[in-house]
Amino acid sequence: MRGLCARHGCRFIVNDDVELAIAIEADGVHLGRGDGSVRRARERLGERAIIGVSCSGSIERAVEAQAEGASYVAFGRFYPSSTKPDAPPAQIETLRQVRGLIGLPVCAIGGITADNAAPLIEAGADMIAAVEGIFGAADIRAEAARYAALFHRPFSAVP
Ligand SMILES: Cc1ncc(COP(=O)(O)OP(=O)(O)O)c(N)n1
Ligand SMILES: Cc1nc(C(=O)O)sc1CCOP(=O)(O)O
Repeated sequence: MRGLCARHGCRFIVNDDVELAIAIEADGVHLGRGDGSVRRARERLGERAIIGVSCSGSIERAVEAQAEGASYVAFGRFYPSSTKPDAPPAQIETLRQVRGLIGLPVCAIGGITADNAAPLIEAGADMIAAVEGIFGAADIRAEAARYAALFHRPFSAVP
């Protein structure tokens, strides 16, 4: 996977596992609540690594994650998700509020399709994470391009 991503100019982020990310020289790691300390991950991975942090609907968690060395924060779920049906709901207004409080890129996740993503981007999401909306499509490449076209400004999660 790492080689495939590198050949196509994609960042490769490992979910949950800092030591695995180090072992395979991934570009970074994504951490949820039970996945260990963000500060410790930054210490282990170094200053250039991308560290994403799930914040559910908590602005406080995002502020804390930024202080501990996160590269981006993620909020969700914004719409019902068949991939993660038990994910607690987050509010679109939270995206607006967090913009004034932190300087990190913000990712939105949960039930997001190319047809319902626009209000989230308008509210301040810099990135959209999607599973079903892309991999459930008949033409995955075309669907990914529809998401990409929703963004009219460049962004980077690289510190
Ligand atoms: C943006 C984003 N969100 C969540 C994940 C990982 O999903 P999961 O491990 O199920 O969720 P959390 O434990 O992080 O809440 C991801 N890779 N990217
Ligand atoms: C992995 C994950 N985390 C979520 C959260 O709300 O934190 S929702 C989710 C599933 C995302 O898949 P889909 O795009 O199919 O809904």
